[in-house]
Amino acid sequence: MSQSYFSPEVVLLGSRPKTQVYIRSRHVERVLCRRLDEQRGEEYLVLWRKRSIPDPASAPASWHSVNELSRCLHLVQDYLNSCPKPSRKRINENRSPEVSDRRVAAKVRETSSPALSPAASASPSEPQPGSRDIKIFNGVLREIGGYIVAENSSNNDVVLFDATTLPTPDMVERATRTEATIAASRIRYEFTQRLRNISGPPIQLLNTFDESSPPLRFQFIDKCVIRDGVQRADPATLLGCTKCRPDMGQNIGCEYTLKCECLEYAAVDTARLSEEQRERYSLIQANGGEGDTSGMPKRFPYHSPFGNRAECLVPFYLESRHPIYECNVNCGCKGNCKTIVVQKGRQVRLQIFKTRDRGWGLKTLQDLKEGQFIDTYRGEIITDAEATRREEAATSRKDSYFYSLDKFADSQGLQPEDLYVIDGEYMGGPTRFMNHSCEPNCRQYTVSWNKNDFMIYEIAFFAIRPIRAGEELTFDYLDKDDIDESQSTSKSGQEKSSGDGGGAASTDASLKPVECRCGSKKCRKYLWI
Ligand SMILES: C[S@@+](CC[C@H](N)C(=O)[O-])C[C@H]1O[C@@H](n2cnc3c(N)ncnc32)[C@H](O)[C@@H]1O
Repeated sequence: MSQSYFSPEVVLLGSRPKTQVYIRSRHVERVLCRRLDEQRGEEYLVLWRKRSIPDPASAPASWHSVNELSRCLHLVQDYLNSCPKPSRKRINENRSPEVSDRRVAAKVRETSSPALSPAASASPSEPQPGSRDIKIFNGVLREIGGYIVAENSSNNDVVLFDATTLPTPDMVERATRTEATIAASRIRYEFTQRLRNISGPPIQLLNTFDESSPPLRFQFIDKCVIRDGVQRADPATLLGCTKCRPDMGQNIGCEYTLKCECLEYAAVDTARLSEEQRERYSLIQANGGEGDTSGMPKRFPYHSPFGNRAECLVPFYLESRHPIYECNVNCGCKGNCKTIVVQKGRQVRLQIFKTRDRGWGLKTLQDLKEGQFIDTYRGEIITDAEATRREEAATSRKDSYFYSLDKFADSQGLQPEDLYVIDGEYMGGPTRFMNHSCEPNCRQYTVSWNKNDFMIYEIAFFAIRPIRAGEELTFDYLDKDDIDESQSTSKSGQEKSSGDGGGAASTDASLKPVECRCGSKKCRKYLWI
């Protein structure tokens, strides 16, 4: 029996190797089907990438165990997600064969690969006589004239079936009668292992509805990943405060100095203005917010209303949407400053859970105070052009994970095509699983520690009311809250930016409205509207 090797580790076809083989995703086009083999258990039919097959006459597909696929489980997950949901109730029902056949046919149309045969359209799509009982486990497959020749390894029977209908209707029909138990539990195990590696308090996974797990294609990251065409601000622009000191001590930190340059653009604290400052400030306001407010007392963003443990956003910032500025590594306070909250990262225990009708969602596992920081929205930072390209490349409507960094677009005169976008689909943090609500308990805020960078900053989520442990965390994807212009004036006029802009996800008007299932009394019925 012949064997083909890509590398000593990867066996494409042929008899069972004596050593364990691991299939690498770069060799796999996709996973086509599953079956429960009497001897080998749960197996998956792998369609090989053409370029990965050394001999063009080699088989385009072969069956493999979950173990052999452990390095490309995301491809198995893609296949499982593409399967019609095996509702146990329906399978037990006495369905008419007609219904069953339609389902199989549809599945075949979806999954058959024209790449298998140039004569795809001309080839018959019916299974060949005799193919119903085919067992190709552990066998050699060959493509000859649009057909796959499968030799059973045990008795060398040769059976022909149409390559253009791989998986055959028979395979698909059998697959609907098997459970993907081993694959589902391996995928879940793999995802929970990833959760363990996330820095910060533990994150749980809970699914009380089915066997599925969040996508393994998703990678947890601690920091945003900068992609091609995105320019980070020159490090020289990361200016720190110069007059503050690390030994200022409790209650005499940057917030009390009136000299902290990091608060230069923070909101003016009108209650603490001197007579002279009040007059100057009135003129600035009359000038549409344009003017120099340095030296004026500023509103410090955070406080610890319940002792030092939970640092919370003060009500002014919670309501006003004014950008929040934190000190940075170049600051004179050397981090001994209460402005540093978001930079410390998530301090909250969370759970990613399966919702009934909105995919995955995020819950808090602990009580949260009003104003408490939860986590940032992370992902790949891409250009607007790349975001458009990714949107257009999506073959069907799918969940949107785009977040436009447009907070300073108006104030800085930035054109939409100049703006950057965070794409949290394949990389990000747990907040990527946060769903929308028209009556949310969290809100997203612009947080920056480089006040000279108007293109890249953090999107940070804070609780906007006390939240009980076990509640789902939600925010409004269409974040249209008005800025309190009268209060949030600053030196550069940044307060005039368009709120937090388009907010999460897509602002593409061409997208069909997505029905909102937040269930709140104030529901606007559609997302992004
Ligand atoms: C950023 S993702 C949120 C996580 C998502 N549920 C998941 O499973 O990955 C945004 C997508 O979640 C779904 N979604 C979020 N909130 C929803 C809501 N209130 N009603 C319906 N679908 C919602 C929509 O499909 C939306 O495109």
